[in-house]
Amino acid sequence: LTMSWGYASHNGPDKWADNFPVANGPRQSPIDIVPAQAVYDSSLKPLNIKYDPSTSMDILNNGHSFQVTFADDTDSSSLRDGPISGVYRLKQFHFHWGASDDKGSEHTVAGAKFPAELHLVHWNTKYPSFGEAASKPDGLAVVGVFLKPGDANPNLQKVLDCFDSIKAKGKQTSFTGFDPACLLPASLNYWTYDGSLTTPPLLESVTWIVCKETISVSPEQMARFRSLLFTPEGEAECCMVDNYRPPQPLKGRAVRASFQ
Ligand SMILES: NS(=O)(=O)c1ccc(C(=O)NCc2cccc(O)c2)cc1
Ligand SMILES: [Zn+2]
Repeated sequence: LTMSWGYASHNGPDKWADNFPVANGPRQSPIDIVPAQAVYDSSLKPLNIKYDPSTSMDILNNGHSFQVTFADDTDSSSLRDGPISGVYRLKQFHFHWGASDDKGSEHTVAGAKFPAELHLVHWNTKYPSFGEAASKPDGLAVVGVFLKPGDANPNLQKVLDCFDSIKAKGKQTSFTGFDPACLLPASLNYWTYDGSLTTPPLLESVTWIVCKETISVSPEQMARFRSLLFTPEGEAECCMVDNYRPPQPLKGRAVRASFQ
């Protein structure tokens, strides 16, 4: 059986290059974003995000994170403008988080870590499918949002409320009528750079769009994230925490800012 990648010492980020040599490639993600070194680019457009709640379908524990999956057979939930050209359709969103509030995000900001990070994953409709787009340098666009400890987030709570049905790896339940735009911060100022998937297969196909503004999460809500399991029913329970890849070398890439 080929090794299944994970986040433990025996199969975690330091071991991924064994089976996925692109792990040491020129445009890997995440990175440490250093605001003072980001270049303001006045040609960057505002993000144009239009999501249709009727496209949300289900929520799944895939053993690495949990994800909410969207119907992507039409453009009704899509991303335009910003640093990208054309139309990118929303496929899914998921999170990465830590065992404690001092870690959990994938991107960092001048070395600062957040307790969690949201990823909204979109694929370029110039390609026939997500799978096709995922192998192209302009195939994917992921919007990242940092979660900052504070007041409970009522929009996030709708997602956390169904965790009892997806506690173990492989569990899935329907999740309809959810508008992920409610998880976005008020300001859509962003940093952008060319990167990769942050989990195997680590494909270098992602235009990263990381929001400067955070959304809030309460300590009780963070505890709910940490109640999920990496393991399937019937196996010794292993809490789903620290499912983040640390920052990777910038290797000369420019990070642009949509704001001054
Ligand atoms: N953390 S991330 O947003 O960079 C991320 C987003 C999506 C995926 C993903 O979809 N992985 C499965 C996959 C990858 C390539 C082709 C496929 O058909 C499926 C992985 C990481
Ligand atoms: Zn992610």
